[in-house]
Amino acid sequence: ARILVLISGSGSNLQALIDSCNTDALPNASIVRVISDRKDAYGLKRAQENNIPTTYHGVLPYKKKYPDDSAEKKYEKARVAYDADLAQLVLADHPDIVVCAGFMRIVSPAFLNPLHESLVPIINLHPALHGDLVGAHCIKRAWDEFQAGERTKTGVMVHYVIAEVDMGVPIVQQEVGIEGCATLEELEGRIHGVEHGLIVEGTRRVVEKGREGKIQQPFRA
Ligand SMILES: N[C@@H]1O[C@H](COP(=O)(O)O)[C@@H](O)[C@H]1O
Repeated sequence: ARILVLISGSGSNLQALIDSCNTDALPNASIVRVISDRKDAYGLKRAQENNIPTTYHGVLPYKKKYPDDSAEKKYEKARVAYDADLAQLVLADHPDIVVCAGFMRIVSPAFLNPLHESLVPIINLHPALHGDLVGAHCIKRAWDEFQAGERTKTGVMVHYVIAEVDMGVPIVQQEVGIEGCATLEELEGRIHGVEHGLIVEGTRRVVEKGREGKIQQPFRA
């Protein structure tokens, strides 16, 4: 299977995928490209060290494209144009699956529709359970609620990506207890440990579904 990975940061989950390719955890699979929206993403170095082609697809040139529009219009036009080009970049590699591994952009239908129409599944890793904590800073928010005595556990999920942030169908999830963590850093370490296993398992399940010709829309809960 041809895997394309989108990243924004250090890439420890990308590394888990790199290390699992062609093992029993992820048989007959290779990463065909890593694309980052950040030039300084350490994940790009990890890919280059493993001879995986990389692409930096930055948003700045798009923001400069619409000088006469209001800030709001400029933002929306730049986002749609960025996403439409990202979709073409991705499809040019004919991936069997697209994996968002710490890709911190909220993608729009301009990106999702071309992939959905081509039946290329796109999945995302999220450090919370489905429908629990949505959006950014979920580990910190779970930690704050734990300290306020409002929760004892959180989790990790791999889910299909749709326009509604973190709401696509979960592929695999795992609960993570918070008790016993003395600091936020300890909880982050526990979550990242679970993530590295789940990103590989989630990718394997969808690749297998693809091999059985079972990829179909809608990718919605
Ligand atoms: N969306 C979140 O961003 C982090 C990326 O970590 P890394 O894979 O870049 O190390 C992960 O915790 C992921 O859940």
